[in-house]
Amino acid sequence: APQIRKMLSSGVCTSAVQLPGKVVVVTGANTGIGKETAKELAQRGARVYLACRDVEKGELVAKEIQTTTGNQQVLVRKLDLSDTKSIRAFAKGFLAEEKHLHILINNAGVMMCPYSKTADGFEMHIGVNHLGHFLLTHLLLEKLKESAPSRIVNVSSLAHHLGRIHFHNLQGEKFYNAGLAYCHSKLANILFTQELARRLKGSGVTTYSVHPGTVQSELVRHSSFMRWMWWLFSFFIKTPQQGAQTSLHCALTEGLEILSGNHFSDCHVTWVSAQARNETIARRLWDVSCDLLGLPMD
Ligand SMILES: NC(=O)C1=CN([C@@H]2O[C@H](COP(=O)(O)OP(=O)(O)OC[C@H]3O[C@@H](n4cnc5c(N)ncnc54)[C@H](OP(=O)(O)O)[C@@H]3O)[C@@H](O)[C@H]2O)C=CC1
Ligand SMILES: CC1=C(/C=C/C(C)=C/C=C/C(C)=C/C=O)C(C)(C)CCC1
Repeated sequence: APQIRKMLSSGVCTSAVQLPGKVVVVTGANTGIGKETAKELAQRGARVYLACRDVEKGELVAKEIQTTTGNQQVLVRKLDLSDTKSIRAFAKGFLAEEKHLHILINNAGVMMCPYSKTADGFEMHIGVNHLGHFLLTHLLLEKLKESAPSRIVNVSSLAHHLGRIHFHNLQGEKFYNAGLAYCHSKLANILFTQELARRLKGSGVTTYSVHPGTVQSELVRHSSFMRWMWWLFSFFIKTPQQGAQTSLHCALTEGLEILSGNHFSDCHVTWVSAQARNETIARRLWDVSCDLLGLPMD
């Protein structure tokens, strides 16, 4: 089993880049892939903000990272991506206390939750996974530009292959399937990354989307079938530390700027679905997202 797991979990971030003086935000950093990503960035000397909806869980993890890495600059701030007020409050606080932002890792995510809505009435998957991160990125973009060279990593999924952007049913009100809702939101992550890359050309800010692999984590919490699958095959799927490698590769590896907008898996550029390469859909999703969030369509 360890050999098979090793085979299935290829892709290791080999960058030796150190991060003293650099500032990083990781969303959903209190567990799973986000926690391991934050730990490695702290190990390399960055000041790391754990942006978590549960501050108590975040504080426990911050202590653990401080102890294991010896880096005391690991800070927890409240961020609930299912509430635009919380996102705005996080951004306001961050912009007031930090002069720079060098790396933003949009990692948090929900999968297969029963039909529910965010505080602002968005369907939960599209609301948290796409719109929440879309708003957060917009609010932090000037800071990222001022701190260039800087990077944005959007954690998407192989599951985007099953995704479609149904503009007439973006909030799942006409029909809803929890599995597909997740896939749609992960497709939105890739479309956002590509459109963002086009708009940021020449700014010194680059962006990448990532499939972390199939990873042992709490993501399957809403589906007993998925929990059972993950348990049954637990010897073969990636550990969270292995799952963090592609996010780390995109955040750290030197010379990656030329690949801005690309999708990565196992630390390599990988192909995406035809939908995910459609510039018209990407532009329309951008405009619709701005409209829903009350952002100017620039
Ligand atoms: N695990 C896998 O096999 C795969 C994972 N991914 C992606 O990787 C990313 C990380 O997932 P993973 O580590 O596996 O899953 P986990 O469930 O272990 O971690 C998800 C994180 O997101 C946070 N989160 C959920 N909802 C919100 C919210 N409303 N506001 C703020 N934070 C929130 C969770 O916080 P809390 O603990 O409070 O719930 C948690 O910290 C996700 O984007 C996922 O889609 C992609 C492909 C495969
Ligand atoms: C079929 C199969 C597997 C593959 C599961 C996959 C490919 C899951 C993908 C999940 C994603 C992409 C989730 C989040 O985004 C396992 C569990 C390895 C074990 C062997 C049987």
